Amino acid sequence: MMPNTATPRIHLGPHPDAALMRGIERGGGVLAPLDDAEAVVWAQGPDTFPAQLPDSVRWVQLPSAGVEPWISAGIVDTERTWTSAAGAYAGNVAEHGVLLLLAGVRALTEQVRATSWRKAEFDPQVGTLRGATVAIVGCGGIGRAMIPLLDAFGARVLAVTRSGTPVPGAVETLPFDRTPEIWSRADHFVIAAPATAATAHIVDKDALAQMKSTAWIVNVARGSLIDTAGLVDALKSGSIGGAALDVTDPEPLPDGHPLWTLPNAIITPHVANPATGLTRLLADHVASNVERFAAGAPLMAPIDASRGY
Ligand SMILES: NC(=O)c1ccc[n+]([C@@H]2O[C@H](COP(=O)([O-])OP(=O)(O)OC[C@H]3O[C@@H](n4cnc5c(N)ncnc54)[C@H](O)[C@@H]3O)[C@@H](O)[C@H]2O)c1
Repeated sequence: MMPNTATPRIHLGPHPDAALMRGIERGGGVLAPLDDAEAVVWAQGPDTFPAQLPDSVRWVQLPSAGVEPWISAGIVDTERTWTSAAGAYAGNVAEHGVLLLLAGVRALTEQVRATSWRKAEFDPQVGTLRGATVAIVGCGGIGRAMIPLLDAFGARVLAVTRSGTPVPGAVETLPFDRTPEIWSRADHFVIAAPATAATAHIVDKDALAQMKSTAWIVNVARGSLIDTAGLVDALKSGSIGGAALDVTDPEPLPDGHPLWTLPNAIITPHVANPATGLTRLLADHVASNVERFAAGAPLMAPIDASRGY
């Protein structure tokens, strides 16, 4: 990236936010109106985004890690650099992902709902992560943050990334086109890849059919990565152990949907990265990127609309 002014002029929209203002200042930037801005930090979804940006805007920072609505709305152009918040919320989401996996593997859901002492029934259902192989599909910021947590429980990580470049701490890293190999190899699965054309229904009926009958699937990415109808069938038949989903398709998951009542399904309503504290995490990401922008250095989490994230 070309060197920019030492004190970049940043438009923060659509509303002022104290944490983000401090993040911009920490990165060495100053707040500016849109028509005088070199960069935009946007803190809301695409619906309220300005229809036109002035030519002076050379970089836009979006607030979410998943940017598929921005790409499908045609907002991400090739005139300027766009960055997402990929990685910014990784610690939070990783913590939630491990919680969901443990809750599934240790058969927590039914036990905490029980209103009588059903030890003989529950005891044989309790599994362990110790010695298990957990495949992380899309082992980026979230997946990498999960590796030391899973390691602490004695689990091994089999990573899948787009390129297959080895992920530190994973026993093996496979490129995207070798994903089919993992379904029969791993004991459990964490889905943490972006929602793109390449990842839509990456967990389909075929994948589900190859999984072990004790396998749990955790989805902390986006609902579109799993074929929901196929998953419901697999959960009903017991061909897999269960699914713990922070994201669903459709989302919000409608009242009365089978996933709400299946005993081997756990649903959390997209809270892996809760609103509380979100702007503080985004502000750290913004501060680093403003500093990099001022120095003309490569920005973190650049979006490539052609690859879909
Ligand atoms: N549940 C939540 O609250 C929440 C919060 C943050 C992010 N997310 C979702 O999680 C996704 C990942 O977030 P992140 O911060 O880890 O992003 P990231 O960009 O750091 O990581 C994405 C990873 O996916 C891999 N990948 C890309 N295409 C792939 C493919 N076709 N097959 C396999 N792997 C592929 C990349 O190589 C990378 O390792 C986001 O896109 C977002 O949709 C959800």
